[in-house]
Amino acid sequence: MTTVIDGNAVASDLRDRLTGRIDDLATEGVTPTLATVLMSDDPASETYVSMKQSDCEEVGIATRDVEIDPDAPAERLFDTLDDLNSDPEVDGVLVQMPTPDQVADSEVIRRLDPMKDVDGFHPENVGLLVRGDPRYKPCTPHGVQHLLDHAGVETEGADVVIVGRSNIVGKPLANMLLQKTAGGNATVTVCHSRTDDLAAHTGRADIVVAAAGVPELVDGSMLAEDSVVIDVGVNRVETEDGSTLVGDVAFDSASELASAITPVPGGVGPMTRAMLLYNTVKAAHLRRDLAFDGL
Ligand SMILES: Nc1nc(=O)c2c([nH]1)NC[C@@H]1CN(c3ccc(C(=O)N[C@@H](CCC(=O)O)C(=O)O)cc3)C=[N+]21
Repeated sequence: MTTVIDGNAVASDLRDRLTGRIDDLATEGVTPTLATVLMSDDPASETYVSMKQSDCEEVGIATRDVEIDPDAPAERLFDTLDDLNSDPEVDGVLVQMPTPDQVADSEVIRRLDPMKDVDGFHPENVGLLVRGDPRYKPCTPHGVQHLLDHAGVETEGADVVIVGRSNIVGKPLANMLLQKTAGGNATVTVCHSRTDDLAAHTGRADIVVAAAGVPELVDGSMLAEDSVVIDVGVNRVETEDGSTLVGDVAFDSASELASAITPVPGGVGPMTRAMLLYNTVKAAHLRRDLAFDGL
């Protein structure tokens, strides 16, 4: 039997527990606040930002909604970040990626106050994570780790193959799964577009995480029986009547072999958004020297 891991349900459970922590903060007169910064007119980016805003509203996180003309000079965005950095009420800042060509992502990330970097992309936060002392775990890898834990999948000693080496998923997730902590202690292989024989790697993995951004790259023929398959892909693919969301895993063939698998949509995506809320609540604690031991 294949278990389909319900990311919406796990995310909803996480939001409920976060609401409790936010209520506790309210008794101290604190309302966690997230600023979203959108410098794009891409409809998908607009949709994602509005989903993040409504998630915040649901759990009681206040929001600032900043929109910048995508044709504006990079300085406009940097000035905005300086303002948000120095605003004592703002706990977290999310700059929706990708930013326009005239804005270098790496400069954006470094401009942000690391204490407000709820994406966990700032070099200081990346360094802390790699050192095994994470401040803000990046939202998607954190969501993957939480889903594995929730599904009762043991990572200790497991052979994990990650397909994809991005700074937002593959690289941080590999580091997290390596750590000498719960949810870690795995043997991690990171594959990518130049890997010689991808199927040879995925085919001997206990856990496969597909995060390459290639629709249906991983199918059943590339998997070992009873492996756990986590699909991080969110590829919008055009169809005859509009468009549809497709993962990096061919779900039907993969689910014939997998013991557990995440769907797209309804798998990792909702968890990514829930972890943004988690990091914002954590930021509200850390910035006030309040203890936050997780949920
Ligand atoms: N600074 C920054 N931080 C991000 O975390 C970030 C970003 N930029 N840029 C774009 C990517 C993409 N991303 C997603 C989050 C949730 C879903 C999600 O909730 N997906 C739903 C479906 C949504 C739909 O129907 O379109 C699901 O999979 O069930 C998808 C994609 C966050 N990103």
